[in-house]
Amino acid sequence: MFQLTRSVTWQALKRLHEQTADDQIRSYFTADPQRFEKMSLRVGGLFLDYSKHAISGAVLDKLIELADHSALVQRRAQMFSGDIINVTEDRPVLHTALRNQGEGPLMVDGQDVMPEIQRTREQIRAFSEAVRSGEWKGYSGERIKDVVNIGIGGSDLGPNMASRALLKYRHPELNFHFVSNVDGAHIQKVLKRLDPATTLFIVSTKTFSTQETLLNAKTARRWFLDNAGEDADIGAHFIAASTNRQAAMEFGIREENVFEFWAWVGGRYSMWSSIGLPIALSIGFDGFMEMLQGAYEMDQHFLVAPFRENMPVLMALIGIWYINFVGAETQAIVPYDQALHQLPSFLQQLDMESNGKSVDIFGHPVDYKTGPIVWGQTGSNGQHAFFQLLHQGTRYVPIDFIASLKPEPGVEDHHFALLTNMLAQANAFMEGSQSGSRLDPYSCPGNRPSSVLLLDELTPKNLGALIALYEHKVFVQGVIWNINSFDQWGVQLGKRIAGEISERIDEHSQDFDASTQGLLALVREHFRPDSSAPATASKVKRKATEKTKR
Ligand SMILES: O=P(O)(O)OC[C@H]1O[C@](O)(CO)[C@@H](O)[C@@H]1O
Repeated sequence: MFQLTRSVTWQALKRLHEQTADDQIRSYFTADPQRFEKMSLRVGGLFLDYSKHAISGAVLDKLIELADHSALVQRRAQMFSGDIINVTEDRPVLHTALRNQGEGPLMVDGQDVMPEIQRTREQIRAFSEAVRSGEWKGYSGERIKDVVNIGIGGSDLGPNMASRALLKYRHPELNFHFVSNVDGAHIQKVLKRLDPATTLFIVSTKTFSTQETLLNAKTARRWFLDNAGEDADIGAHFIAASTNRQAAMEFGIREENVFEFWAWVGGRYSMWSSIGLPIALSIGFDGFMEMLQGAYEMDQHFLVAPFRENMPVLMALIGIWYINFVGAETQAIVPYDQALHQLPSFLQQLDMESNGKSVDIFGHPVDYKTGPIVWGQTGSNGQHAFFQLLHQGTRYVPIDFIASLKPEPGVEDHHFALLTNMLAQANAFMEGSQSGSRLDPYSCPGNRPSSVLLLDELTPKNLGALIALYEHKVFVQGVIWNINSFDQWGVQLGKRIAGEISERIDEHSQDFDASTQGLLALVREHFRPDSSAPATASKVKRKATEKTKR
């Protein structure tokens, strides 16, 4: 059986790490004045500089060889053609079909899926235009002013991140809100500011069974009925994006207002589907299609570019070098763009839920590290928070800097400062401070790696390309590690146990560990035994007093 870590290429990479561990990144530039030109590339409106990495020419050659010897060509073709590559869930993985602009058919289970995709796109177009034009009316005849997306994980992070990133394209008379947390404070805070007569709720949930989303949706419906309309009016104010049409209709959503998508769209890959409705409502259907077009162009690049000139493949290989050979545990994402402030959270789910796996596709434990801890926040804020540790701490953290070049009118000076700060940081991480000895507390060692990813402008199209780039990066890493990037059994476990615990709130169950039972007993004191409804304030207070007395 093939064992990745025993392969000749893997072993050669290990040796190369030993040989180059003391190299200074800056010395690679001295040795090769063309390094920047050689280690940078453009795809559409995206430019990647990956020259400031601890990667010599020989290391890059071997990393490319690692990709060549992997199943990447085959698995990439399988993904795009709808083969079942999500083996544990027995599904194809076809988010690329959602942005497909090609003419040909795409067969899944002997059926061309493109006509249904086109139909749903058309439904999104008609609906978004009706809401944006004011033709869609609430129960009292007024137009919609506020849109609340209720969803969590992939049913929140993608549309949330993209709507915020593209805020400058937003319809001037529509406001967007995203409710995800099961903490009632989240929805209460949003509802407090809204008028039910002019609010539209999108219940975004692939399964229509996620506890957080259902609870928030029920609270929203109760609020709507308490403050405004009747049952018959729900249809004008609640729509759904879901694969579970039946459950959505049982909730009270009109059949024609259930925006379909399919089991072969993974939650964290779903912003291209009807889960992207808030984006279409915000920036318009044409803008939504531009985003799909950008992603499609990145798909085409990923499909045809040789590995050495393939942006997602290169980013994946760079990550593999740090994770598997240098020993980095984390990957920082630092957008120097306030509009991209949700990008680190989005990429966190995309990467960690996809590649947070420790068995291969055959269920055998792997003997190498897989997905990194992905984290980050916007620059320049991060400079005044965690950059100190990155400069002088004991951890080794590769960084992706991301920015868009085109300044916003009226704040050009801010944009110039933003970009120069980013370039200064990338330079400082590599160069360090030259003065002083290694023991000098003032000196920064440098030799810390980073990529710089520049968007010509933060447009829907470039955002689409950026997200597709990271999706494919994660995919390539998953293929090389031979793991299934498309299931999430750990998350399912948490969902199941949450259900079990809440069902047994009134039982003195011995089924849980002693710590969970002890904590559950404390929780139980605040809830009526016959339901999960909270105890009255006085009862809670009395219990608390009794407890203090004991
Ligand atoms: O869209 P649903 O079915 O409500 O699930 C929400 C999220 O939960 C997960 O299953 C786990 O976080 C995600 O993959 C998904 O995006």
